[in-house]
Amino acid sequence: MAVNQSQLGQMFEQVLRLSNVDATQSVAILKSHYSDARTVQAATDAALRLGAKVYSVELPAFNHPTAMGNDMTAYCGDTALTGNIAAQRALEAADLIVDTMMLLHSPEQEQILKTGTRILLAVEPPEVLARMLPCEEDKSRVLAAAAVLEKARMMTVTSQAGSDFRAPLGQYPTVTEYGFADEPGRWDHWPSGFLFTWPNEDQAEGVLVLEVGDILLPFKSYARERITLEIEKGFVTQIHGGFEAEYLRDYMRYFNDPEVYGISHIGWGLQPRAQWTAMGLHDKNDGMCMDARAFYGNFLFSTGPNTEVGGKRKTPCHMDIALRRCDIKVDDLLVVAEGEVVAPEASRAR
Ligand SMILES: O=c1ccc(O)c[nH]1
Ligand SMILES: [Fe+2]
Repeated sequence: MAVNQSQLGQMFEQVLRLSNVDATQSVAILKSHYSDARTVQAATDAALRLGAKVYSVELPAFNHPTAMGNDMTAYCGDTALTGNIAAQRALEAADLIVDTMMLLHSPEQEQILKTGTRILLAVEPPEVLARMLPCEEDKSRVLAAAAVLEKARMMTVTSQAGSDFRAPLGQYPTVTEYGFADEPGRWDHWPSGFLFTWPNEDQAEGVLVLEVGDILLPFKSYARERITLEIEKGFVTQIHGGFEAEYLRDYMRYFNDPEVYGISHIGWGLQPRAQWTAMGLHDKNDGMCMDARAFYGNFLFSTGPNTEVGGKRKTPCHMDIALRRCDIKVDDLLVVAEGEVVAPEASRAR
């Protein structure tokens, strides 16, 4: 199926309105040659219809010679903006940036946000954007869960498959993603609908078992056999299993950087319109597969960089791994039971 340009424009108008775009605002459309032209046009037209002053910043694409695949989340840190001070100043001048080229996990993104500029990332295919069009209810559900997570001192994750993981919390903030950038200095991602934080440095411990069907990004693969990760002092120390484990080990070893094994953001999915099955219906180059990150009741954990919250790991290798059917506890509150969101009540989809 395909979204027509008029529908896409109307959706952007709704999301930019939720992002507080109006005639008092300036909106920068950040793009590169690989941006989706339909998205760039729809964002531009919608911002103009809302009365904003609109401009584009086009950056020549950046490729790191060791990066593999086309998923922009695979290789983090350096981007087309790195070192381009003039372009960064032009972007910092905006009230809102619609990012259609991907600054995520870059130090420059944090520098821009610190000036009060808002950033909305939109790089998924228009049809995925349409299926997960953000609404106020997404925000209220995610914020209800964040109210619990930001006070927590411990996250524990267990599962029938054998996961038994503990992450002391408190050193790092809670991050929410609900699909629109409505507060000064806020970054958000359309589509999304989940929340996360980071374990205290060097303190995550235990075992995470990827069961058949769990998702590995940026591989965009469903695990077809179990992979067992042993975690000690915040780092993955062993990766056990068959072919899938060997593939993961080989991929991470390729970066020749011990920091790739650090545990990065950890949290859970709250988007009922995201589907575990969706990745199987898309080509690997269609987008970054936000369905996998956001599907309702997942446990999403990641490895690698944590610079975006002032952490010391600026490693380029970033794995996002989504597990089904876990029990997730935040301090003593069970928030997800075998992959079903159970608390807080206000975070549950109607
Ligand atoms: O929305 C996102 C996308 C990727 C990621 O690593 C975090 N959040
Ligand atoms: Fe991630």
